[in-house]
Amino acid sequence: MPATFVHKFDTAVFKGEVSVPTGLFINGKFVDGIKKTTLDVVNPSTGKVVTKISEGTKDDVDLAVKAAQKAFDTVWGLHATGVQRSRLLNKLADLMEQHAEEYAALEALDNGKTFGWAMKADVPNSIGCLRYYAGWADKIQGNTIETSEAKLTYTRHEPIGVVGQIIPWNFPLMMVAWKIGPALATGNTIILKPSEFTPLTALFTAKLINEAGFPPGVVNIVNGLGSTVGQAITEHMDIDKVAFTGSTLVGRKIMETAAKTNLKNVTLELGGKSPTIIFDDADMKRAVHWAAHGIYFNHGQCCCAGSRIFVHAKIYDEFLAKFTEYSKSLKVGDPFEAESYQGPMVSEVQFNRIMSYIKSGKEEGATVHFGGERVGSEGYFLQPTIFTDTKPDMRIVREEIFGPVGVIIKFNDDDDIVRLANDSVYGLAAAVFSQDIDRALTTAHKMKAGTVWVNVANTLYAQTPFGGYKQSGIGRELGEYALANYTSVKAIQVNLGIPI
Ligand SMILES: NC(=O)C1=CN([C@@H]2O[C@H](COP(=O)(O)OP(=O)(O)OC[C@H]3O[C@@H](n4cnc5c(N)ncnc54)[C@H](O)[C@@H]3O)[C@@H](O)[C@H]2O)C=CC1
Ligand code: BAL
Repeated sequence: MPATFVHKFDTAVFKGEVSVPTGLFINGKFVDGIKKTTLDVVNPSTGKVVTKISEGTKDDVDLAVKAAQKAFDTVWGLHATGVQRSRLLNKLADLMEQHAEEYAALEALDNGKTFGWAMKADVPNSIGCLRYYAGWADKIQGNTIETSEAKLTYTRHEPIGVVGQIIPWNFPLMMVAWKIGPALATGNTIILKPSEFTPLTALFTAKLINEAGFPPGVVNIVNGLGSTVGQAITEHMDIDKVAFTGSTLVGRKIMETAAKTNLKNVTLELGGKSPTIIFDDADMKRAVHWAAHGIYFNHGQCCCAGSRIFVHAKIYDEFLAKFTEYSKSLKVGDPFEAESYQGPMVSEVQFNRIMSYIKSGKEEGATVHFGGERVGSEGYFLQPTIFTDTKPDMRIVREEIFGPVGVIIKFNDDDDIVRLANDSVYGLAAAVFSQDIDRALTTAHKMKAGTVWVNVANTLYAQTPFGGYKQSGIGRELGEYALANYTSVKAIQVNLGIPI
């Protein structure tokens, strides 16, 4: 019988006790993994272990797939109406709303994001996402298609079946909602693997999934490592689809494994190196605020972070001075303090990865304009960091850093900026700042990116599709577009008297 993690928060912004089951969630029950091993959960503010969770293996994935298949064949899939699915999703969203502060506290403890931002962004976005897909659940429908008077042809949008969902650590709860929302609305059953770095809010959600009344086996959660549980999901012959968010490296592996096994349907939401373009006619205050939000939101641990900031030569000096002042005003510190803008990086591995990029920037001859240093001696805190004097082939300009580290680059003309901004293997997002709507939209249309923000940056809505061009991914999450990821289209052709 797996333990329950009980944590008493006594902080400036939240006081209360939160209990999280630490087992695997299979067929509606919290169970130990077959091997009975555990994984440590580390608080990135201290580097100390706060609890342990059960670790799954390939055999646990098998059990979860069996439960999910049974639920699909008996109580979910084509056996639950859209109205029933909608009601359950809304019930789950209601329960999450009742536990909003507990969720934010767990995210701050487990991921290091601030309680304040989790309350403002992660938690409401996740709840909103479930409500949005609850709204779709009874509107999944095909078309009738005209061919001839002697024929009736129509399509059905059927659930795919058992789907695997592998999620990362940067938005632990939001990624649960983005994944399970459309999958459940369309009638699929799920094997979800949270990141081994941030499992707590997914497991808390499992508890609420039972409370909401979802039938056992509809959602299964198998904690574990990517190389074991993630790999087992990807190669499983009875999983019909895998949706992945994470690194481009692993995304590539997932496609390869899917191709070598049952050719399961794959959607990928991967990395980015998104440009923020600031023209000389931009509203300076807005540009500074949103460019900073673009690179620093969630500590820069965003796939769509605006990590390459291009500024027109005419306003470069003014922008740099104001951006520097703004950046230095952002407080790095305890995620449970109301004044903190940025908490620690998620893990020691991620902290070291970011520090190695800072080192490479220095070695390759870029200037650290500000930041670049660890903050404090405990945990994984890091200063917001900006490099200038970069060259296009430097690693800090080309590779995803996934931390609060950006480059500011001067440009001279509109044609050249389109080339520079698109000069990346990634194409997840871009932001354009100009008060001239023609200039802004002409540039937006030329961006090779799945999202282009105009005079704003790094905002995400459940209603708006999100995904990448080029090596930033395959498919779109969110919005109506995500429904297609989880449905198979069946054409039914009926003979109404075709002459023979
Ligand atoms: N697009 C995004 O939102 C994210 C991008 N990243 C990028 O990835 C870099 C590395 O971060 P990681 O945590 O190492 O990301 P990752 O891609 O290794 O991990 C993401 C998820 O994939 C799983 N995974 C790992 N190897 C797997 C495999 N062989 N088969 C199936 N699943 C597997 C992990 O356990 C985790 O649940 C970051 O520095 C960042 O550049 C990381 C997290 C989110
Ligand atoms: N992967 C979800 C959105 C983000 O990382 O920015």
